[in-house]
Amino acid sequence: MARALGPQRRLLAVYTGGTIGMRSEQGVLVPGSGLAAVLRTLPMFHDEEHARACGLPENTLVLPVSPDQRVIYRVLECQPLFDSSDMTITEWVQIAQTIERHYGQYDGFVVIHGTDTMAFAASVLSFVLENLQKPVILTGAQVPIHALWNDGRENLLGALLMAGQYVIPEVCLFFQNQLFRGNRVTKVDSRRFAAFCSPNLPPLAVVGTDVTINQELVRKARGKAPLVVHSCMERDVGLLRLYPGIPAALVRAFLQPPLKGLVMETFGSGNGPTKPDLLRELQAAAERGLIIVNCTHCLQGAVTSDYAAGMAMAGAGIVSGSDMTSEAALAKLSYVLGQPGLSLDCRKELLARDLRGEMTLPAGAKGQPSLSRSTLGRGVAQLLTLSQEADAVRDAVAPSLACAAAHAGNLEVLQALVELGSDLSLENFNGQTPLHAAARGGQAGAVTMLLQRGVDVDSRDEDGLSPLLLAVKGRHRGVIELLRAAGACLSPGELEDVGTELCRLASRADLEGLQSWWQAGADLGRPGYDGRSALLVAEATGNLEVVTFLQSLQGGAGAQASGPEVLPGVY
Ligand SMILES: NC(=O)C[C@H](N)C(=O)O
Repeated sequence: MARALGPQRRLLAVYTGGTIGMRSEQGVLVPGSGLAAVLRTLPMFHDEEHARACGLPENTLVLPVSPDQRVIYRVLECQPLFDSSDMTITEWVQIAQTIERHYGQYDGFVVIHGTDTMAFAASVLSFVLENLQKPVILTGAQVPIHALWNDGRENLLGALLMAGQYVIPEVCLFFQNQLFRGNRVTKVDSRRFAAFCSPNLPPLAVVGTDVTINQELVRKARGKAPLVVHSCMERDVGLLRLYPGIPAALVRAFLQPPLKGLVMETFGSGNGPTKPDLLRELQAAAERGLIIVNCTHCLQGAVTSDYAAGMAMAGAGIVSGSDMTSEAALAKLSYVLGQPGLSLDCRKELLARDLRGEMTLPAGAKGQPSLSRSTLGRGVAQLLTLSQEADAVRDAVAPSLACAAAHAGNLEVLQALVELGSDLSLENFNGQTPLHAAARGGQAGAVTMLLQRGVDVDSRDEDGLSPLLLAVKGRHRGVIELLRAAGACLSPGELEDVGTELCRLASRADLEGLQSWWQAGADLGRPGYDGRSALLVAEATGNLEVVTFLQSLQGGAGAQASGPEVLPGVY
C-alpha cells in the first residue's frame, strides 16, 4: 500500500539514455553523458550546502523535498547510453540485475529511459522483477533537459519525488504529472509532453497542487517474499498487426521457427479475417506449440467473444489477451515462455492470469490454472479459493505442499503456490525446503525453477543435511551439476565419514555413487575408518572400471569446484 515516508530516503537513478540527456550533434540528437553533473548545477535537484554539511561523497545528490526532508540519490550512468530505439530485452534484463545488485542499499529506483520504447521497457521490467517491495519508476522526456523549455526537469523531479516519498511497490512510469502502472502504458504522441496514456487503467497517482494516490489500484507487496529477477526471458517472440486482406502466405512466413510466441493485433474486440487459409495457418502454428495471444489494436477496450469473427480466432487455438497493451502482452509472453519446464497448457493458463496487474480479468473469472490433474493440484486449487482471512491456514500448509510438489517435480503446482504468495524457501515440519525435496526426488526442472527464484542453495534441514547431499545420496547427477553451478558445497560435517562411505561404494563397485560424490566436490582420496582409501578397496575387489576411474583422479583431475558463472554486465 502506498504511504508517505519519513526523512532521508535513498534512491538510485539508473540513466540509460533517451532524449532527456541528449545533445545536438550535426543537427541531430544523440545520447549525452554527464546527466548527474547537469543535475548538480540545478538547485531543484541538488542541495549542495546540505551535501557538504553532511560530508556526503562526490557522487551523491540531495533532493531538497522540504526544509526537514531530503532524498539522497545517486545517478548510475550506463555504458553505452542508448536512444531507446536500440534497447532490447537484454538491456532491460541488465537494468533489472542492476536493481537487484543495489536492492538492499536503496529505498527506491528511478530508471531514466528514452520514451520511444519506454512502454516496452516498463512492461518487461514488471515481469522480470517479481515480489517488488520498493518502487521502480521509469521516466524520460520529449525535450532535452538542457533546453530552456523542456519536460525533462519536471518528469525527473516527479519520478524522484514519487519514489522518494511513497512506497508503491510496482514498476511504474511517471510522465507529465501522472504515475502509471508500467505495464499499462503506451506511447501515443511523438511531440506533445503528454506522450503516454494508460488506456485501460487510471493512473496510480496524479500530481497537482496535492499528490493524489489511487490507493485501491496500487498493488500490495507480497509479505516478505524476496525479490526474484527472472533473467530468463524468451527472445523469440513477435508482434504482428493484422490488416484487411493480409495474405495467409505472409502470416505463414511470420510464424516459422524459431518464433515461439506471437502477439497478434486484431481488429475491434479481437476479430480477424475468417478466410479458411488464414485460419489454417494459425491453427497449424498453434498445433506445433506456438502460442498466439490475441490483443486488440484499438487503444481502449478488450478482446471479447462477441463476434463469430472473434470466435474463429479463439477456435484456432489463440489465447485472449483481454485488455492488455501489445507491449505488455509481448513482455508477458517472453516471461511465460522463459519459465523452464512448464507444459504448453500451463503456459497458456499463466497467460490468461493477471500476473502483475497487466490485465483486467472478465468479471467472475478466477484466472487461475486448472490444477485438477493431481490430488496435490486440487489441494492447491482449493487454497487459491480461500478468503483473505484464511492466510494463516495457507501459510501453515504451503511449505509442505511446496515440498511435495518439488519432490514430484510438479512445476504447475509450484507456480500456483508462487501466485498464491508462498515463499518457496520456507521449511516444512522437518526443516526441509522445497529445494531439499526437489534434490531428493532428482527433479532437475524443479531445482532449476527454485534456484532461479533465488532460494538458498546451501540451506540445512534439521539433521544438518543440504540439498546437495540428498542429490548425492540419490545419485541424481543432473541435479548435482545444477546445485554445484549455483555454488553449493558439502559442509565439513557432511564430509566427516565420507572416506568410509567411499570405501563401501568401492567394495560394491558402485561407480555411479563414487562419481556422484566426486561431482559434488568430495575428495575421493579420503581414507575410510581403517585407513584404506576407496582405490585400495577397489583394487582388492578387482573392479577395473572403478579402479580406472579412481586412478584417473589421482593425476590431479580430482574434485572440481564449479562456482557460479559471473556474467559481465554492460551496466
Ligand atoms: N523522447 C525520447 O526519448 C525519444 C528518443 N528517441 C528515445 O527513445 O531515446
